[in-house]
Amino acid sequence: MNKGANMKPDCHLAALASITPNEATALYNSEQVYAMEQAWFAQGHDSFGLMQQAAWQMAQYIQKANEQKCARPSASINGTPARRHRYQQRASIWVGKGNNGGDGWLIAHYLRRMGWQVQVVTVGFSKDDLETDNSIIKDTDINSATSISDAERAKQIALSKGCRYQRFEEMCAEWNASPNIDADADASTWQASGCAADADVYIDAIFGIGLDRAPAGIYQSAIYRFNQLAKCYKPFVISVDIPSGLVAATGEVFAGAAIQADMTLCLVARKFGLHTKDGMDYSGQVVDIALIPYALGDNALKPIAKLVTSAYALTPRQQNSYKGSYGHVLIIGGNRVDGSQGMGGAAILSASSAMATGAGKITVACHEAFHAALLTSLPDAMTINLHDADGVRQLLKGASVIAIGMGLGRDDKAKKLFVCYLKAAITEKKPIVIDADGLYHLADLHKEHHPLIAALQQHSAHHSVCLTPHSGEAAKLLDIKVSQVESDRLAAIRQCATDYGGDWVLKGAGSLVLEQRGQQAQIYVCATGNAGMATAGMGDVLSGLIAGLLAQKDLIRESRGLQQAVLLHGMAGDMLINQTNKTALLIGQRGLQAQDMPAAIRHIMQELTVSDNSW
Ligand SMILES: NC(=O)C1=CN([C@@H]2O[C@H](COP(=O)(O)OP(=O)(O)OC[C@H]3O[C@@H](n4cnc5c(N)ncnc54)[C@H](OP(=O)(O)O)[C@@H]3O)[C@@H](O)[C@H]2O)[C@@H](O)CC1
Ligand SMILES: Nc1ncnc2c1ncn2[C@@H]1O[C@H](COP(=O)(O)OP(=O)(O)O)[C@@H](O)[C@H]1O
Repeated sequence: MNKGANMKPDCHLAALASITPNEATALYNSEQVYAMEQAWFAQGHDSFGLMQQAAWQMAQYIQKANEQKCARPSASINGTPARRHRYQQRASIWVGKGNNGGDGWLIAHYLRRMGWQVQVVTVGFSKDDLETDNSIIKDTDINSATSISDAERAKQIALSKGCRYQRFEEMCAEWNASPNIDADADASTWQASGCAADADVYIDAIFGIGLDRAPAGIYQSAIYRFNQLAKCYKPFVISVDIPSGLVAATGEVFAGAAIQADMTLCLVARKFGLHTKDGMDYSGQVVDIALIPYALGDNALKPIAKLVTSAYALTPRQQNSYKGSYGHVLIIGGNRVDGSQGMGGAAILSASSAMATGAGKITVACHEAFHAALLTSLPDAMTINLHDADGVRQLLKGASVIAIGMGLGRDDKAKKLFVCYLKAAITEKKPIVIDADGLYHLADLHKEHHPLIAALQQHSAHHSVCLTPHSGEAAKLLDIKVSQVESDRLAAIRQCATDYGGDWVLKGAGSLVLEQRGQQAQIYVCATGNAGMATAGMGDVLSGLIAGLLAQKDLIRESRGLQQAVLLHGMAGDMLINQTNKTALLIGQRGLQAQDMPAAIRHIMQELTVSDNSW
């Protein structure tokens, strides 16, 4: 798993190097891509011409990528060890029956013309399907035949030129292997048979954006076998348009049945699903094959999301400033229910992270039992008893931003505190960050039709309100199952914003961020962050980071936004695992702890600070 992981380290480096943000990449779903193609055809362009153009560009790219790999004997592309250059480059191209398969047939045809040894593996084709159609072949201008589909035409071109193929179904029989899936089956019998073969490049053209259900039967089997063989032979694995099995609109893979690519050659427009959820593990490096000018003119489709890879520059501080210039963050959390150990660490991590962003002052309203621990690890923070409602409300009046919920507890007493402090924050017109147990209480209030929900919505129209659920918390907020959130995270984050108002993060691999802009909501996919961050306390760090940035009014508005906070959080996590990181902070994915993050956040903040002061 995770061969390419969307080229995380490079992405991180790019982010650091580019302190003026690159234009965010627009992301689309399948329907939008089909609409772009239709608009193009409506202008008189030919659909088969587009397929030929796509396949020709891909064949050239594949040739170039493989040559580069062979030119660096000890190097690797996306972690795949390089292989020595052979006298004849070999490709195994797996094709399905749709247009994605059509692309595959034409790539086979073009690679053969470039001198490659090509083996096509067909999936779902009957023997009759693979008969050459003489009526078509007789037509010397095969491109002008109009009664057949583009995919059929592509297949006939490849077959008529003598392209070798094997039916996957027959391969299964030949290898005495069941087409039904045994995920643990040893691939050595397949390997030993020498049929589907050792090749320098494996190309996946089984399904493209037309996948509309979980692959089953022979299709599921082919996907598993493809991955197994790729594991044996270690070819460079390239997916055409999108890894087969990955859903373009959601980034979901059904039951692990998707091709694990080292590289995806993305056609027409960037697909949303390549960059979030399972897409992170299956797509590898994503390369755009530009085909049509989809983003030009008045008819440009609004992307469903934008991919954020680089951060805004942070302005240096003015010399003539003091701690009050950089805001006061009030963290409310870290409770201890009688008889339990409590969750003081959540508030401490959050405070420590807010401080690492450069916030001027931090006060933590937590259970008194944690004050000593807090001051030991963070002597720069101030403390107040979480249960001193009058004291906290008084303090809240002077705070620049409040972050509430981290380790607050879920009992009735905690809920009363939440209601009390949220009300006060709204009355005092404060920016608010709500996380963890705060979200749990918010969900309850929503169910009860509590007036605080409407008040929060109104408040969010004029003041920053950031809500930061993971999928479990989002499910509770929407009163649906976690699996429903997971199957369409985009829909879930939109629904959260509709029901509660405010700006949202839906945390996880390829975190989604929704920022309200007047009547419009903009959704971002965050390209930073890694699986090392899947440890307790990372969310607390994020809430502190968001609050810390919001508090610092000297920073430009864009660099204090939620999308930037999520980006910096991921950048800090990536820096800690990046093998090229030359600082003393390098840790690695396993064992990365939330408490490691503040040092990395400080480092990132410094890297992003533009300064023309030189000694
Ligand atoms: N001219 C153009 O527009 C260009 C298009 N281009 C290329 O076309 C690709 C999109 O092509 P596409 O629409 O034919 O979809 P694709 O994914 O190849 O096949 C889907 C077919 O498979 C089937 N099916 C679906 N799910 C299934 C399942 N789970 N299990 C089994 N079967 C399943 C379903 O058929 P059904 O069985 O439902 O009848 C459906 O018909 C795109 O990704 C790009 O590569 C480029 O060449 C640029 C120019
Ligand atoms: N696989 C991953 N890839 C990228 N980011 C991740 C991954 N796993 C976790 N994270 C990030 O780490 C943080 C975890 O937050 P959360 O689950 O709320 O932790 P906690 O509640 O323990 O503080 C989120 O910001 C999330 O996006």
